[in-house]
Amino acid sequence: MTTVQRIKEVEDEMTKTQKNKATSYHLGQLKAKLAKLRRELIAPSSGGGGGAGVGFDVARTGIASVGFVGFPSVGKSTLMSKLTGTHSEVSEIDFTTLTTVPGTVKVHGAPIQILDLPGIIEGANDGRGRGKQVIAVARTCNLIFIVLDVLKPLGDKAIIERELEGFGIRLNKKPPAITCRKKEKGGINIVNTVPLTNIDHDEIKAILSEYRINNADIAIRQPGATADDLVDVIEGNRVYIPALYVLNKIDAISIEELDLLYKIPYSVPISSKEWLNVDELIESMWEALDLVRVYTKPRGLAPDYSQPVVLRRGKCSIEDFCNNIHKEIAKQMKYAVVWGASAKHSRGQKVGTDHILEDEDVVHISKK
Ligand SMILES: Nc1nc2c(ncn2[C@@H]2O[C@H](COP(=O)(O)OP(=O)(O)OP(=O)(O)O)[C@@H](O)[C@H]2O)c(=O)[nH]1
Ligand SMILES: [K+]
Ligand SMILES: [Mg+2]
Repeated sequence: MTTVQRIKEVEDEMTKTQKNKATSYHLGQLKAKLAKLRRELIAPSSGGGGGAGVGFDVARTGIASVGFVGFPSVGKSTLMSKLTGTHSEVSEIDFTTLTTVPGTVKVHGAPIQILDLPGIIEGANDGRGRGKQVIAVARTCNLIFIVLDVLKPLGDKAIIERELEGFGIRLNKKPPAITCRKKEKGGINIVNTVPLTNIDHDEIKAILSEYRINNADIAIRQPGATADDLVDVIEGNRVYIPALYVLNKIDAISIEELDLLYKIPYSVPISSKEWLNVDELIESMWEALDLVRVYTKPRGLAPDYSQPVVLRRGKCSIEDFCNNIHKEIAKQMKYAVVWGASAKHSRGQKVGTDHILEDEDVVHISKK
């Protein structure tokens, strides 16, 4: 039996099994089994390869990258070409784009790399079409645009989500607040600081046993934690990426239909062909990327607002700021003065290299 057939078998078994106290253990086992089978599918050893193929992995430029994922002919290349000014072939024929096509768009002074990708189809991560390579590129992006054609069934959204999830990508989600600390002995010890509403001890034990973990401290701080969350923590190779649903081709629908589309979370309805509502999409993209712009202020001069140093959230200390300008600056720095949201007071705060900056802060570096 192939891995895909075994996955199907486990999934069928899960659908047949009603969730209740008596079946918890069995369901836990099935969920862990499923995750292990999916891992086989992602791993390069399964044939077909899990990494990005030749021509799919492009040089990364800019401060962050946005990957376009969607079914064929939803308008990915139309959007990317117009957004970046880079040519990417457009046609009404499916699978026009055959490889990654990179372009750049500047938003609020920050160069953002846009990756137009080939269309994917259902079953992509089982190796159908170029889906695996496409999703492998998406896994490395800072933001994913899931592009949908509003004239096609909305069920396509769930299909794309499933394909990405099957590849270990978690969309618009934080890593679960669960820890699993393995020990030499002492058995399984479960501590929860929140009530366990979606998982019980039987399910936890079944999952751990499936992974041959016999001694461990499990701490659950995640409200509503599920068996899948625990499996994700144990598997460990998950990536948590923000996503926006780009609902394209709204030029072809009525206002009433458009109102319904606005109810979908994380979505932005646009028309790439007629260039409708693209400003909102760019603003949503900027917010989702969560970048930090920092302006430099030379001694005695006004801050330079024309060229911000753009940093990523989580990597935006004074040290990161210095390294972004020049390797040596952090070493030469005596202290820095910061104005803006991260500063304690408006007249400027004297700080050291580990101070964390906020978007639109102004910084002066005083050298030794
Ligand atoms: N009505 C309408 N048609 C659009 C829009 N955007 C793209 N199209 C049309 O949709 C078709 C497919 O566009 P592409 O940009 O090639 O789509 P794609 O998603 O890149 O397709 P693949 O590369 O084959 O996956 C073309 O005929 C476009 O002119 C839009 O906003 N409105
Ligand atoms: K096309
Ligand atoms: Mg295309």
